[in-house]
Amino acid sequence: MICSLLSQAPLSLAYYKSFPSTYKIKPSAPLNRFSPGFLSPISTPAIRVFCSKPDEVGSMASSVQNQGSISYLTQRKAAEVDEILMGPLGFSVDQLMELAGLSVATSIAEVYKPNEYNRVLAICGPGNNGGDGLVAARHLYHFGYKPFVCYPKRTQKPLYSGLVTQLETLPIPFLSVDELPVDLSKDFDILIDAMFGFSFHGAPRPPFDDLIQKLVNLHNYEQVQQKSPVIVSVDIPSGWHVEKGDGGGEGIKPDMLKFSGPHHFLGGRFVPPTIAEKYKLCLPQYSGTSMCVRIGKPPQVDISALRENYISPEFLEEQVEADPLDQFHKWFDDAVAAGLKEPNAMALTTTGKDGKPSSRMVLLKGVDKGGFVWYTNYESRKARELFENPHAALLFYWDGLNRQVRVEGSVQKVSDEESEQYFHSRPRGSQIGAIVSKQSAVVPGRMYCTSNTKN
Ligand SMILES: NC(=O)C1=CN([C@@H]2O[C@H](COP(=O)(O)OP(=O)(O)OC[C@H]3O[C@@H](n4cnc5c(N)ncnc54)[C@H](OP(=O)(O)O)[C@@H]3O)[C@@H](O)[C@H]2O)[C@@H](O)CC1
Ligand SMILES: Cc1cc2nc3c(=O)[nH]c(=O)nc-3n(C[C@H](O)[C@H](O)[C@H](O)COP(=O)(O)O)c2cc1C
Ligand SMILES: Cc1ncc(COP(=O)(O)O)c(C=O)c1O
Ligand SMILES: [K+]
Repeated sequence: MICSLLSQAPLSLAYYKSFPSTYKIKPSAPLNRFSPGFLSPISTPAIRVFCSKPDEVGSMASSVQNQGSISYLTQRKAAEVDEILMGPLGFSVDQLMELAGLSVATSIAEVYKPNEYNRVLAICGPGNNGGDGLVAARHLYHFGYKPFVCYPKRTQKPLYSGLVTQLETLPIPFLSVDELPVDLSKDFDILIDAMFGFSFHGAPRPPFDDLIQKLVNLHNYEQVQQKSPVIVSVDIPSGWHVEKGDGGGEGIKPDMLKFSGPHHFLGGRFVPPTIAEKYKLCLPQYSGTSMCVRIGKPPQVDISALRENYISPEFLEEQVEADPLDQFHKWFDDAVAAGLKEPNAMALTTTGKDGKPSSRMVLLKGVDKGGFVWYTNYESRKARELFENPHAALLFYWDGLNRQVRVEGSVQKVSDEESEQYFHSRPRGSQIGAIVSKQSAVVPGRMYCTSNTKN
């Protein structure tokens, strides 16, 4: 259920009614230009990443360069990078493994939600790739998944026995190879292939030969089954030649970390500039606080199949504040406490005299009994429409909380003093931007700017 608060004069709560109707909006203007007020949409060119050699596989330290193509590190160079990181650059293997395992877990959580893909089997090999799998299993447990671990060749080093102890105390069950079902598709939703990374060589030895075969076989089961588990390969698909890839085409076909497939993530947001320079790594832009970044083709999605299962605590009419503004404050505080990004972002819809509505995002800068306050340019399109028709609707949507607030009402300008005060509270760059950019106007090019407007 989405909880929905509709504030009008008087403010009231709105309930959903469900009836069979669909609408289609035909954009009346071509959707081919950036909206002028969007937060620096093109200040830094996005790195376009695509794979120039789809049959090849790079290590986790693969780099992005040559205007958008991926370049690869050889097996020797990847190992060399490890040695430098863990030698003169002072990193410990524990540290790098923790970062790698956390990146794997967060990438999985980004794509496969725990309410749909809950049962995870991490198949871990004897080396550091296996260690990445052990760390990922621990994080996934805390993210709400139910992980199992198959770790048939345990390495007797304190790092690994520590990781095993951490998992056992959660508790995460360890399964022997014999305990695994022949067909993994029924018991697991996600299979983490953390058997081998860049130090793999030759043909896989037992018991990993059979384990790899179990993952390969999944594609045969897939034909008779509707849903089969997804395979997430850490660093490289185990069994693939580290530099030549899946030569015979008979290896594991992972769903994540697969060049031709939909989900390929690159970690490495810790690589110091000295390494990046030495190996000519042109690292991608990581966003926010993410340790890894999606690269390659964006996933193809069936829009009609996108669906969330909204699970919210019960919300009864008697729990609703008598004054919708009080309810708004409560929910706003919840949105802030939940750590949502820009909880004050709201869609503002205006309609000019032509009766055609237009919406855009603005930031709420204050709210009290007098109304909801935002700031904008008095010469913008929305300002013109509000001049023609001083009525507007606001919409807040707090993803994660499954709540929206709808506000409808009449609009007035705040006082000049209040406007001035807000303007002077803004960072210098925003002030300059507001002065030189003519909001809502098409900019003929990057070389042009005007100086006749002011927010
Ligand atoms: N770069 C980074 O930033 C970071 C890298 N990290 C991770 O480390 C990974 C590299 O780790 P790694 O060097 O320990 O090697 P890995 O591939 O796990 O396996 C070696 C083991 O497999 C065995 N083995 C080999 N071939 C075999 C075969 N045919 N059949 C059977 N066994 C075989 C081999 O045994 P051996 O042949 O030596 O007897 C040895 O025991 C890397 O891919 C990444 O995931 C992160 O943890 C930290 C940050
Ligand atoms: C998250 C977000 C917040 C925004 N906040 C504001 C704002 O507070 N004031 C504003 O004038 N524009 C803001 N913008 C830009 C507007 O969405 C819009 O592009 C711009 O105001 C021009 O709109 P108009 O041509 O319909 O008048 C924001 C954009 C985004 C994506
Ligand atoms: C055009 C414009 N004006 C105003 C704002 C509000 O920004 P600030 O919080 O810097 O005042 C934004 C934010 O995105 C904006 O894009
Ligand atoms: K692997």
